[in-house]
This record gives sequence, C-alpha cells and structure tokens, in this order.
Amino acid sequence: MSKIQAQANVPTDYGEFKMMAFSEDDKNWMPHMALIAKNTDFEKPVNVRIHSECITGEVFHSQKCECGQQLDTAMKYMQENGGIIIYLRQEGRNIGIINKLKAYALQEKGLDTVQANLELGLPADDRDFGVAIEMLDQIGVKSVNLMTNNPDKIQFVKNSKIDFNSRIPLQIKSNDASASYLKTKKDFFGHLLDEEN
Ligand SMILES: Nc1nc2c(ncn2[C@@H]2O[C@H](COP(=O)(O)OP(=O)(O)OP(=O)(O)O)[C@@H](O)[C@H]2O)c(=O)[nH]1
Ligand SMILES: [Zn+2]
Repeated sequence: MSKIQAQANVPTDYGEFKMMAFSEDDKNWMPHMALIAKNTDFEKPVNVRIHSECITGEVFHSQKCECGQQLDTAMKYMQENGGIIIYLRQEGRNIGIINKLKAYALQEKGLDTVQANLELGLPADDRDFGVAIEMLDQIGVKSVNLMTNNPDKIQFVKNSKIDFNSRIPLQIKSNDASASYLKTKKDFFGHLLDEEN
C-alpha cells in the first residue's frame, strides 16, 4: 500500500503546489507524486490529471510525444482552477526507459508505437492506474473531473471507488515528429482527439 512518505510546499513557474511523495516505504528513490494546488476545493468534484512519466518529453523536450506540454498545461490549469496532478512513475507506459528507447529505435525503422512494443515482446500499454486511485483516496478526493483524452483511464476511474464527474480534454497540437504517435493513439487506443490532430 502506497502511503504519504513526505510532503512540502514547492513554488513552481506556475505557482505553488503541495508536493507529496507516495511509496510503500521511505527507501524508494522513485515514489509516485501528488501535486496539490492551494485553491483546490475538496467539497466539489476535484480537477485531476493522472500523468505517466516521460523523461524524454518532460525533461529533454522530445518532439516525439506531447507529454511535456501536457504536464505543463495541466500544472497551469490546476493553478488557475484548483486541482491535483498525480504523477506516476510509469515511464514508457510502464515498460521503462530502456525498453522505450529500444521501441524508439524500432520506430526509426518504420514501426509505429504499438508495433514496436509488440516486436519487443511487450504489451502496447502495461499500466495499471490502481495506485492513482489509492493516492486520491488518501488525499481525500471523492469525485473527479479527469483531465485526459484516454478512454481507458476514464473507464478505470469509473470502475473505482472514486466518482467520475466529467472529462477535461487535454489536446496539444501535433508537430511533424509527433503526428504519427498521436494518430496511433487515436486509431489503436481510441483516444478522444479532434480531427485536425
Ligand atoms: N512504449 C512507449 N511509450 C511511450 C511512447 N511514447 C510515449 N510513451 C509513454 O506514454 C506515456 C503517456 O501515455 P500516453 O499514452 O501518451 O497518454 P495517456 O496518459 O494514455 O493519455 P492522456 O491522459 O490523454 O495523456 C508516458 O509514460 C510516455 O513515456 C512510445 O512510443 N512507446
Ligand atoms: Zn512522452
């Protein structure tokens, strides 16, 4: 069971968040994180972004995906409207950075993001969002407005003890490098993305 191991208020470019580290014990160097904006109202459905780690996109500004821009947009939104970011250490849809780079190498040869994972003998998506539900429950969230385009995430919340109130879209414009990745998300995973992307 993941529990709050430590918390502190941290000022960011977007405003201050209470940052919490969740883990089974305090020895874990990569705990899941919760970022809570100060103006979050727990009496109403809470705006929540459940975000999976992407070091290439968020730290190194890779153009192959829109994860970095999604995280920045979510942080700004939560500061403006109140809300929480649940940051999960699920790099590469939970196959890890080594496998993700192997998958990228296969993508250079023409495979799409799903084919590349399958070629490596890995599932297209190996994530389980149960820990996000545990974290929200411990923070005291009862009902959410979920910021996502991913129907699986919505279904996961709907099947959990947390009430799903509404979806907040999180669409970033594609570029030349990310267009095929976004097309696969839409065609294979059924992501709720507008036509022009
Ligand atoms: N295996 C693999 N993972 C990727 C690839 N590109 C991005 N990711 C990972 O995908 C995760 C983000 O998930 P996405 O499927 O892009 O989006 P989502 O979280 O399901 O949906 P949204 O809530 O709408 O953003 C991050 O962990 C990224 O590291 C790729 O080509 N292969
Ligand atoms: Zn990414």
